[in-house]
Amino acid sequence: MDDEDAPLRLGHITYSNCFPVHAGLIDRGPPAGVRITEGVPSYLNGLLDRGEIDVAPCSSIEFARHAGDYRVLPDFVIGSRGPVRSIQFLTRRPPEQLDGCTVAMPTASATSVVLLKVLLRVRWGVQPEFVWFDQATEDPFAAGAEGALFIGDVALRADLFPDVPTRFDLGAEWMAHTGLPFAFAVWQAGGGTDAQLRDLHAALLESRAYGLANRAELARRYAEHFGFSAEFLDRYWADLSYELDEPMLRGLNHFYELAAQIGEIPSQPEIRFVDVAG
Ligand SMILES: C=C(O[C@@H]1C=C(C(=O)O)C=C[C@H]1O)C(=O)O
Repeated sequence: MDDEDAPLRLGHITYSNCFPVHAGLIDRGPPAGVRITEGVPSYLNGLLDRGEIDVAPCSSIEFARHAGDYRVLPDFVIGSRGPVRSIQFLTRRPPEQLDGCTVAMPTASATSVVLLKVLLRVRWGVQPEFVWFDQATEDPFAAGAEGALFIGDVALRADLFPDVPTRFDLGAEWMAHTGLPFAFAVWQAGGGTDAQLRDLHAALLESRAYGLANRAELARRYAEHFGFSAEFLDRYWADLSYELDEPMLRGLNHFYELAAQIGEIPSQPEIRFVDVAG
């Protein structure tokens, strides 16, 4: 993998939330020496774990599970500073009454699953039973769950189980509970040479700037691809956060602290970064 001529294998999340950072790479094509593989977050998490890709916007909780092997690429995040809209917890009863009930978790996710477990325990004081479901094909409520989590573009659908009365935006709940932003995904490197990662970092800065400068136009051109209106997509992208700044890092560290407290990760990891200064 440290072979000078081997391409850098970059993961891309198929959800619309990832597009603004990768906008330039997708819209104009990746730079020479970068090969893109796409999928849902848990698929990319698995590819990075198995060394089948070198770097990707993986679930932020994954870093804590591989802190000895991965490094975080500075500057980039898929995050929220309050409502995120695309991470929705739907429940048939008030969350404080979910003790011992079945809550279904989407196999596509890793971070939001832990975020919901944290909130259920520390904000709502309950310990449900958890089951997995495929949010692309399965109806967790028909299967008997009292609550279910949805992520990504599936969670943005206007017709998402309208008969389930109570729903929580987990970005908003996290902010209400901690006063902090939330980092759902960070770009994590498990492979690639230092030079490749430095070049990728520069390319991503440009790609994100292109996405920001052309947001409304890109929303028009990609609306049909994602299955939303241009106005909706533009607003959604405008409201998400793509900068891994100090408050976002405080939110991430606090999330790791709480995840460790409820036993989802062995301990709060120290975040190690790729050195992009050279
Ligand atoms: C904001 C989102 O964040 C996502 C949630 C992830 C997770 O729960 O593991 C991983 C990557 C992000 O795409 C979303 O999917 O809507």
